[in-house]
Amino acid sequence: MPGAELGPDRVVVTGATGRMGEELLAACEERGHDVLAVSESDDDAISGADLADHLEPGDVLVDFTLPEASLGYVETAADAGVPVVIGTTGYDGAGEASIEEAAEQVPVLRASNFARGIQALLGAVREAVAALPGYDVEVTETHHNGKRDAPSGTALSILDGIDDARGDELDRKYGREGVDPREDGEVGVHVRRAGGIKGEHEVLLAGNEEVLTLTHRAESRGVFAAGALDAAEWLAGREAGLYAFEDLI
Ligand SMILES: NC(=O)C1=CN([C@@H]2O[C@H](COP(=O)(O)OP(=O)(O)OC[C@H]3O[C@@H](n4cnc5c(N)ncnc54)[C@H](O)[C@@H]3O)[C@@H](O)[C@H]2O)C=CC1
Ligand SMILES: O=C(O)C1=N[C@H](C(=O)O)C[C@H](O)C1
Repeated sequence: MPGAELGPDRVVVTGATGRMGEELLAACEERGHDVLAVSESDDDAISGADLADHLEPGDVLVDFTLPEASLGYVETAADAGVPVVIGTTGYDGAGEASIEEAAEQVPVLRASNFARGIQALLGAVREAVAALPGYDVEVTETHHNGKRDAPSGTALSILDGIDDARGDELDRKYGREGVDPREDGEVGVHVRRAGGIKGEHEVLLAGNEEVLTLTHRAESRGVFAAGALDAAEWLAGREAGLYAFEDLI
């Protein structure tokens, strides 16, 4: 756990009754962190409306909610001088701008995916794309049937990395139907929602009579919670600014 000795006095968990909120609470208990749970659906937690009255120096807020809730929590934390770890995905442009504004006040660390394996995948994809110019690229993400946003934040991070490695922007083609052959400059983006799948991401590169497939599969949400808490422990005490998960791994 990088920075554990400098870690927060308390972890503020928003969306505490959510899939990730519950994982974060369990991980905080395992690591011995004091916790403040924030939820609108748990009488044992505080409501977001009361958050400003409860934040204290030494807190770090960890947010895995939904954009419409997240931005309020982030603003409240920033106004209170509390660092923020953001795992929530699915923001629009205005939401992205709000996060950047908060990072002018406090340290903000944001990642679409806190699994360390995804950070390795992102690096491998960049290397593969650079090594295989002209190969067709397809990105597929698969998640549980309750996921609202599509494509996943992780898939968007992968796509941004592909563009960066190529030095140009591919046209993101979300599925195909009817007479619809592949055109130059496209990257296929495919989204699947089924069962309780925790998160799978596949990048396929095809050309020159060969296919390279790079895949990551999260087998538990605990992997995301562990990475987010590593980030919270690392972020405590840092200067204001916008940080990324790769800054600490
Ligand atoms: N960065 C990462 O490593 C990961 C990111 N995520 C992202 O985290 C977010 C949450 O995912 P899940 O925990 O599966 O969702 P969830 O639906 O299980 O939990 C969302 C939580 O937010 C709360 N919430 C939603 N709208 C609210 C509102 N308007 N006001 C107050 N609270 C509100 C809900 O009560 C719930 O506790 C999603 O954006 C997902 O993509 C999920 C897993 C890993
Ligand atoms: O909603 C989820 O579950 C996940 N969302 C994140 C994303 O949108 O990339 C990360 C992870 O894949 C799980």
